[in-house]
Amino acid sequence: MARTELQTGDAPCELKPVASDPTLPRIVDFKNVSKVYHPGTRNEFTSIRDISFHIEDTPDVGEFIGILGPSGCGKSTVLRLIAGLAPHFPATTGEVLVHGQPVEGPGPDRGFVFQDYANFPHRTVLENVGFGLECAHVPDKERIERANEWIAKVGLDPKKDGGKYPHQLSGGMNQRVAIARTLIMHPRIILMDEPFGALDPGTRQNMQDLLVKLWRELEATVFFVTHDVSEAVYLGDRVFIFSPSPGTIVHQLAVMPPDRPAAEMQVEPAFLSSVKEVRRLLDQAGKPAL
Ligand SMILES: Nc1ncnc2c1ncn2[C@@H]1O[C@H](COP(=O)(O)OP(=O)(O)OP(=O)(O)O)[C@@H](O)[C@H]1O
Repeated sequence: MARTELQTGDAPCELKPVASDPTLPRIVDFKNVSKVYHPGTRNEFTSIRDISFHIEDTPDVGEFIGILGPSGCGKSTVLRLIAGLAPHFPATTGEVLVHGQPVEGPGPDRGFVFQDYANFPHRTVLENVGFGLECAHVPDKERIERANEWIAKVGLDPKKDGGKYPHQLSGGMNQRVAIARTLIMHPRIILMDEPFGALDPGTRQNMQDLLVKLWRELEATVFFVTHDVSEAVYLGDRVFIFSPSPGTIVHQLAVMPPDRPAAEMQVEPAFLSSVKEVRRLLDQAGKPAL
């Protein structure tokens, strides 16, 4: 991995290289992972190359990892390898471990939130949110109670919104449903692939605040792919910066945790200075070596 060169701007810059604690168990561990599509054919394509990183399983607090990089560098590939979702899964070479065990496919310990919501169109909000519990054969009364609780947790009204269908909801409301549908199952690892990419800036900041609140409550480890540098710096404890394809991680940075509302913190000089620095490192990562 390239050396992390940090520069300070006008205001104090709050970026640090990531420190690791070897005594803690690892919740996610990538060991020299590469993914090659159509190997041995003229369409052979290496999407990620030799990626190694690990995230510690910190007691009572999950880490939030923001992932930045140019289009097509393999960000989704990394998420889907953790989730065990084909065709990105399995890796061509290397090892992907979750809780110290090789990933063998999808599992309830890992929840995925996509950009396009992926709510079931013919199910109501209540039925969408309760879907995982239904699959787990949770009795009706408990399922409805827990689904209503999660509808409220994501800022929707169980009475007013519970009976609506996805086509009757705005983009932000649909993404709230998708988040509730995933988090109701209490996954230890939450994988989010540009979940707020289609939302307007105001809705996006509200969703960022909501996510921080739910993440703190669930104490889960979150991997969050975004093209928005401010979003990654605001939400992340740690930010990964990828090189262009074939993707590698060129920087891992520790950033300030989100301890104030998005609209407040994202205009502060120290925050803006960190964003400027991450943008510089991202631009630098995208340039070919001299
Ligand atoms: N099934 C596949 N067969 C061949 N190539 C693939 C396949 N799936 C993905 N790729 C390629 O792998 C590369 C990495 O894809 P990936 O979706 O992980 O990138 P990304 O960084 O998430 O991109 P974006 O930011 O545009 O969403 C891309 O060039 C993509 O075209």
